[in-house]
Amino acid sequence: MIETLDDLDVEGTTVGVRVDVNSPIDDDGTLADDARLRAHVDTLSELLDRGGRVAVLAHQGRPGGDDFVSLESHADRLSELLDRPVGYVDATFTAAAREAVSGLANGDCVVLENTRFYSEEYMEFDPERAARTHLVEGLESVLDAYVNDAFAAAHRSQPSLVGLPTVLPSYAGRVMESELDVLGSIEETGEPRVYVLGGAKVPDSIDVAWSVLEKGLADHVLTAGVVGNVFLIADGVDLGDASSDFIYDQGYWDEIDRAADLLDAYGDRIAIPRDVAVDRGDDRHELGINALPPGDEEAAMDIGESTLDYYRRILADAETVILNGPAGVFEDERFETGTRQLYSAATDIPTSIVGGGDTASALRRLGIDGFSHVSTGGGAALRMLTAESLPAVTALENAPQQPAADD
Ligand SMILES: Nc1ncnc2c1ncn2[C@@H]1O[C@H](COP(=O)(O)OP(=O)(O)O)[C@@H](O)[C@H]1O
Ligand SMILES: O=C(OP(=O)(O)O)[C@H](O)COP(=O)(O)O
Repeated sequence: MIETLDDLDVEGTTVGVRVDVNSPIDDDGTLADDARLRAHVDTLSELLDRGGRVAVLAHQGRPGGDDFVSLESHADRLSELLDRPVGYVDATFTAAAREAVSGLANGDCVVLENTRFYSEEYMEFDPERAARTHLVEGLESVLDAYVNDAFAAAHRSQPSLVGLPTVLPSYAGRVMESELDVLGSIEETGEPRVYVLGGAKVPDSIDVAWSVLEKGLADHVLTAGVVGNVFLIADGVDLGDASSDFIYDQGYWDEIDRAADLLDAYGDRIAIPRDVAVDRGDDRHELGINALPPGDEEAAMDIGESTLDYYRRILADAETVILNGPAGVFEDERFETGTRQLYSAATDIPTSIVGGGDTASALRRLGIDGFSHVSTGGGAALRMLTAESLPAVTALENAPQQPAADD
């Protein structure tokens, strides 16, 4: 049983709040998109309004990446979003960090430095071992409680996600709570249930497809994007050199065999594209499967109108739709049609659940809204949609309880 903010006696309590604000970063190293910060405003405001003393913990990027930067600009933006001063300290668990946390008064907030600046935070541990890392041992003495609101990172077994809840009374924040409510009860959503798998993370999508078909969760799986292209090749379609080379270069060639196995096992429930859109003479050009392969340089960048008609007919009967991954290269406006039309059709379905970082950014860019739930997580949401447990959620379930006031 996971406790929530409703169970936390907040006033005067120093709370370490793990959020996921891992965001696109501009060339000057500052925050380029505040969507993930906005998601946590309710949790942070509630804790501060209720008299909590809040130390924010988060990662940004991965070591070696251009987006592996300090959280200083995140703190500045958070201050604007929360409409109150938010401190920042360029340390996570050292004496300077502990001093900043110990100095908080009721209603104060400080952002600690990018947790991944410390090597242990980019490793995966079991919770007991994670509890003995420098980050956890450093912060444990200055925190009274831990709140995890970082659903998008909940599939990582890292110290700030599984170590802190092993040693502190722990609670789910409002983002975590709502994600678990929606994504944890997939089996209870209405049927027919349709999964739409697009985008470019082919191995993950094939894992999801296997799992939901095997468990009987999916009445139909509709494929699009690079995932759809892999299924077309698996079905014996010659997609041409450009798309084949792309799939090979991504290291996804073996996925074609897995897709073929899936078609053998569950072909009656898997829909594959009936046409594709290619870049011909700088224009979008749609080709039916019978007109393939395209020219040598012409990659399949989107699904075409005939596929959209076919998929819309399947969606028309659906009670629940779960979507991950754009249907095409939506960043190029010639190839945004598939994503725009498919996702728009999904908003008419009684329960519509969307997950994925690029998917969320496609929806913002195309101005499509009206879904029942847009998950803040990509990998984490996918893992939950196959009804698997997430390490950070398990750690919350096993966390020690807050001592009663008269203990
Ligand atoms: N046919 C295609 N060919 C190449 N890339 C594609 C195609 N369709 C979609 N994509 C790309 O897939 C990317 C997003 O996929 P992915 O990372 O799996 O989504 P998410 O982050 O939502 O899980 C986008 O950058 C998009 O351009
Ligand atoms: O952005 C994230 O995940 P996502 O790309 O699956 O949405 C999380 O912040 C996890 O980051 P990570 O994949 O570097 O551990």
